[in-house]
Amino acid sequence: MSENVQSAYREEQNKLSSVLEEIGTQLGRLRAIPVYTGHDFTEQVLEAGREERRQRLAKSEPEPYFGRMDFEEEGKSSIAPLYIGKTGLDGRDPGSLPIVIDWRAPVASLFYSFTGGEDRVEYEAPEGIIGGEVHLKRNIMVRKSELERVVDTYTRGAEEPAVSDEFLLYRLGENKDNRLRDIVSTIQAEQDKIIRAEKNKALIIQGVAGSGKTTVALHRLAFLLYQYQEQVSAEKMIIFAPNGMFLDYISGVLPELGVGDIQQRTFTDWAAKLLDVESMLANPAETLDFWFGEAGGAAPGDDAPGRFKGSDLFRSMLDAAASALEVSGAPELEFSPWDGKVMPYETILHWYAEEYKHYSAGGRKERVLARIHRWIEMELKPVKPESLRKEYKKKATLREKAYAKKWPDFSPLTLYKQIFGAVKDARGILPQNEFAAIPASVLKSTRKDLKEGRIREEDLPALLYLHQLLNGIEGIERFDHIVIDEAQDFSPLQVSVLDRFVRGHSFTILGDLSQGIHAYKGVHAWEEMSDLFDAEETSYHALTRSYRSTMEIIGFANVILSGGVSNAIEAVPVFRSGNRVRMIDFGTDAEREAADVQAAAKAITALWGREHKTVSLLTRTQEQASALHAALQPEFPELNLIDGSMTQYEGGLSVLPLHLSKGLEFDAVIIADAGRRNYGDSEWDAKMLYVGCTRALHELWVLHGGETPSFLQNVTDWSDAGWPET
Ligand SMILES: Nc1ncnc2c1ncn2[C@@H]1O[C@H](COP(=O)(O)OP(=O)(O)OP(=O)(O)O)[C@@H](O)[C@H]1O
Repeated sequence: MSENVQSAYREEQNKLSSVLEEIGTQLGRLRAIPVYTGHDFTEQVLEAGREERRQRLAKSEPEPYFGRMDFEEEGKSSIAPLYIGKTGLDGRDPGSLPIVIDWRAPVASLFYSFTGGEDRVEYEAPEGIIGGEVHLKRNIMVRKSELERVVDTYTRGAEEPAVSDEFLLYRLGENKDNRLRDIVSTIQAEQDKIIRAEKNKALIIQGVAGSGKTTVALHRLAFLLYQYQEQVSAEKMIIFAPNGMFLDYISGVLPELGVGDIQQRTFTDWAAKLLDVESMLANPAETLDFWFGEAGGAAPGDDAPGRFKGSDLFRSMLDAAASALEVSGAPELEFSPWDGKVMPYETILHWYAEEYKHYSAGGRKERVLARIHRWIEMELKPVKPESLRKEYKKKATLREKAYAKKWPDFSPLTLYKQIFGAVKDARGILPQNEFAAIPASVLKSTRKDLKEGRIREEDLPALLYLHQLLNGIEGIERFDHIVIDEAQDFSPLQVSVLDRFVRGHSFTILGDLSQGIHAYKGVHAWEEMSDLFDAEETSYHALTRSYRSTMEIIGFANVILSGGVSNAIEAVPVFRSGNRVRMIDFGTDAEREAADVQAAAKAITALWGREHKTVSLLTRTQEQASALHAALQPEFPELNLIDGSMTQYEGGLSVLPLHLSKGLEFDAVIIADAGRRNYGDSEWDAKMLYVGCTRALHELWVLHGGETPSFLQNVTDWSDAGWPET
């Protein structure tokens, strides 16, 4: 250890002792106050505040901060050492400077955005832009209240260059368990920009595999809650993610950041519940089996049901259908509650089309019928004698009911069924010519589904859209912010539906087009989404650096992209080197099925149980995963089989179809068979293998029976062929 390093270490040791002492004192004081359990409201609020501080202090004790930045603010003569932690620690006296600054505070942005140099720097504070000079940037690792590492990444005037990535590489080199983690100590400048971006915009983030999209989105939520605490609340934020297992995998990050109560759902769950159609929903696995069940199937086109039903063209058809229904809403009838008393059609139409025109069609119907009801009651009042009034009332009740039935029900499902011809448009009001462009196959399969009382995931956005058009969303609480993860699998219609449910277009939409393996329903270009917003309502960010995998793995994955996917953005790896990728041909003989299992077993033996905590075997289909699981389990009883219905991710050793691995990561990945029986040369096949390969942090082994698709034939810069020598 050099003298400088030693003295820095000593200095930080002393600082840590004093901070820990302060935490101990503050905690001791708070714990000495008896917990209030009475009914006085003010006392209850005070107690809640104390409890929150107790928890915060206890949480920060093992790791009170992770960084220090010495900043000389313009106009001030002193240099302030600012300590930055996951939570702030206030000084004991009111008005004193914070001892530790929350990572989300404006000044902490300097810690992330500063990458060296003697130039003036600035950050945006509520009181305006604040400028100054950085004198020191230091990473400090404290674990279990012990100082473990001190690394200076910048010292003003120092001759030696900074070692800016050392800390990051140290973190990236660690093995992963079954949970995504927070990255507060190593957030990179380009990620910080996204985290701190303004709230009322639809942020669209294209990030290569492993660029930290999911992680960044979760940190952004924590930031928004801190920065806009008066305007947003956690319960009114929602994360949409692809499946329950993925939600489980990411569920640890927010509590680590001190954030709770944010809703985490799949779009399907959320929409089906809102529409109350859960019981009609077909098992989503049917769709997955259809697209992924057949190995090497053809890539989907724009007439795939999901693509079509999420398109702008379909949206215009829905608009036309809803507006035809709305226009013809009031039945062309006068209403007569009893003989001799009439409410003319023209009056009813005037109410419906003019007076209530600002309400949705469903809302107007409700109001018109309520008004008619009130009118009947008024007209009944002067009727004498009593027996005649009773007779009129009875008649009026029956006629009122019959009249209400003449109105359309404005149910999105009924209209949807009419569009697809699954029920008759009895009044003949729908513009049938508008629907001529529905692809024949979509028309046929959807009509059959609807006739049999079944809807699919891909129908939900359209049904929700119709619901909004016909009934509005008054009374449904709007979100303060929506995160859409794996957004390349969302359709434009889904996003425009969600836009009505959020205040100020406040979205974080993140994804990677190169991982668009659900291309049968997702977008093919981000413009499909950004075009939904006015230019000033949206902003686009690209993340190209990949933090997950070693250079060798990223190099290998980039070959797949450049050979197999047009216009793909290649990932830039961080400088973390590991083993070369292994390409292992297990032959194409008649015993191939057996060889496949043997090869997988050999690869697992080589990788599992060593330093790796998570190892996964990725297959093309669910069926293959089940078959391999059955064959391998006697030898590896700890092997987990993962399927789409799971809501928990266990980690460890697993076998799963490649499409379910999306969003997850593993220390080591074994592609079970990348041979031609599973993958052709199509872009879709390349994307699938790209997703699979980029799940690996440290080791990637690609098994294949015989020849591979063409985009895997040029990988020798990054891989070795055959089994490693033992
Ligand atoms: N700044 C960082 N410091 C440390 N680790 C990071 C950083 N950014 C990302 N990572 C790590 O990189 C990995 C990938 O992150 P994440 O899963 O959020 O990426 P992603 O872009 O959503 O990936 P994908 O699209 O491939 O699923 C995680 O292990 C995460 O902890």
